[in-house]
Amino acid sequence: MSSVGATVNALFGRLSTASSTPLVKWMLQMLALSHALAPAGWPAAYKLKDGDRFDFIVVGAGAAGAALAARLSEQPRCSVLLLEAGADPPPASVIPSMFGVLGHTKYDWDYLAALDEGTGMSKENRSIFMTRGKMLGGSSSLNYLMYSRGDPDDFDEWAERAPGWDWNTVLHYYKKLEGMQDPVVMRSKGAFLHSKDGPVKISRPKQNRFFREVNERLMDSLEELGVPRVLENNGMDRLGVSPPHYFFHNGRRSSTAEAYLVPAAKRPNLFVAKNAHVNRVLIDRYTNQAFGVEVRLKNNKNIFVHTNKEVILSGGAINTPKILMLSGIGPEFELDELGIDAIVDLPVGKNLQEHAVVPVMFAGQQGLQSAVQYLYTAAELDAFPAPMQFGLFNLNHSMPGFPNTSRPMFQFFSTYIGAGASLFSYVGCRAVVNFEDEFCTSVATLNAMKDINLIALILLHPLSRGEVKLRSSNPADDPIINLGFFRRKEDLDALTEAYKYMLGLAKTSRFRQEGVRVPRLRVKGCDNLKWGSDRYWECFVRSTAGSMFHPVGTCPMGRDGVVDERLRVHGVSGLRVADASVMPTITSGNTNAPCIMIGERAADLIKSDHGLSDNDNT
Ligand SMILES: Cc1cc2nc3c(=O)[nH]c(=O)nc-3n(C[C@H](O)[C@H](O)[C@H](O)COP(=O)(O)OP(=O)(O)OC[C@H]3O[C@@H](n4cnc5c(N)ncnc54)[C@H](O)[C@@H]3O)c2cc1C
Repeated sequence: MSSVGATVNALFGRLSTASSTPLVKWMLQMLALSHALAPAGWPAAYKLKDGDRFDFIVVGAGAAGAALAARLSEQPRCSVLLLEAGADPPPASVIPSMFGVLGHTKYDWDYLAALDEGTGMSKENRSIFMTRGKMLGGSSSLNYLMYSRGDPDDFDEWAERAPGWDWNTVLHYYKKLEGMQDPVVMRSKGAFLHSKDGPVKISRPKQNRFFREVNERLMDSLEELGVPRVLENNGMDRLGVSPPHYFFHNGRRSSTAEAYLVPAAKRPNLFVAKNAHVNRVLIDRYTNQAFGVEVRLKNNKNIFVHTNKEVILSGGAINTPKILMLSGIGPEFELDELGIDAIVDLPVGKNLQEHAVVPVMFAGQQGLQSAVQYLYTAAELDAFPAPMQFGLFNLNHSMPGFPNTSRPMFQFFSTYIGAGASLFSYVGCRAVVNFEDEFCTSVATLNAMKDINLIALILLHPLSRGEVKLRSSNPADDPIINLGFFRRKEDLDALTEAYKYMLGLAKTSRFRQEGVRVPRLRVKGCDNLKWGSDRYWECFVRSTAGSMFHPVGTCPMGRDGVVDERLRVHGVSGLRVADASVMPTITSGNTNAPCIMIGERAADLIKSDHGLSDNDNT
């Protein structure tokens, strides 16, 4: 960080601990803004030349890739090239409250994902926005900031297919990455699960009185429903509800660009090339050895860059399989059809997993007094700009078809939108989650006079699988993505069951006292069914299910997968994958922290394999 940034940071930290008088609060807002606008100290752009040669080439400076490249470059004996298709994050990425504005801009790959017939009827063109960050930090620079590491059982399940990814091993990396700034957590009995010293700063900022009251009211109601309060969802007792922890601190987003690349910016052996789009990996057809990459520069010129040791793909769960397939690694018959010579026949792009999310809505009090929320929201530049609760729960451990484990089966985010916010709810409904006009109009009409309690309900462990395929052999074409929601009926049954459970909130005492009810919305494909019947809610779930922006698993670890447990692509030497695509199964929560953890562990595996480790325990 620049010295201006560092000074502002120190001042900000001191003020944050001061009492929250209106003047101090106002000063904090102004500092947040100036802080975000101050020179960030992003690494300078390296001017890439045809024929350049490096020890390691990392493709994609995202959640995993930025962490990986920075850690590799700690070893001064090796040169590391980090290739990123985007450039520096804008101030709107740095300011926490502006997380929602970067979708559909040049900072987003702006993909669309398809759904099968019979699902997604309330989505415009039955498709789903698949936002992906395109800048230093990747999706960690535009995501919704929620910090969630997953359940220990998730990783023990990974380890059955990929030894060395069990909970005890990955916990080491979670602690290595984590800079937990919440003193309550660090004083709790679960403090041993955390670290305050890692580069990724995590906090749970104090909320204003209005947000606190909303939180308390909703958490009381959830408790009455049977979802207990817990201290945090990354601690010892994870099942329950709590205010979330966030990837920000002192008014700045803690993306991996901020946490890893800024501190490494001046290293002479780290070269960061921006606006550098990797088309394919160069592989020797006789030896199956990866020896470099083809890169398209901003001026549309293609050049070749070479490696002495390895290429590591960290382009994320959509773009990494695309690059592999363009390089001749993927399902042979699909590559044949596109005229690409297959080098290795692997199930690249299959096994796509995503968290399906459905909106559970309650219409609350009438009255414009809640307009006060917007005054507060406008002032929360340096924080999450809405009241928010984060929850994990199970209905029972043995839902038909699902493995019997104690890990959470469902997640939810619960928030509150005050009456009179029709414009905001309509625009969000259309532009962020791609609902069609009729559905959004019914939400906006409701919101004109009524408060809305909105619960985003998520199925954590789908059995269904989607896929990523090439549209053509042209690297400039978007891939074809199908999320495959509800291909397995068990997923639909489980999410519908959870939906009906959540509707029970309307019967809790606080909701009843305030006359909260379940509203009728215009839901395409379901209006012919009896409103409120089981068949209606099942249809509602099929029609409204969207994406949490958590695609994973398209190049999974495992013998029958795409990479081995050291992340090496089967059948090719000098080529690894390190990002969301290597997850064999999706984790119990948001996926940013697991991706950073993958980047951290990948760095140790690679250092160890090349004799570059200081302490080798990999
Ligand atoms: C809108 C949104 C909200 C989200 N909210 C949350 C949240 O609240 N909490 C949470 O934990 N997770 C959240 N996530 C998910 C989380 O951010 C991702 O799972 C995670 O960041 C993925 O990490 P990755 O390293 O696999 O890929 P990414 O972080 O997406 O990084 C991939 C990088 O590779 C670059 N790249 C891709 N292709 C090429 C190419 N051909 N050449 C060069 N560079 C390339 C990209 O530009 C990008 O920088 C959200 C995601 C989105 C999009």
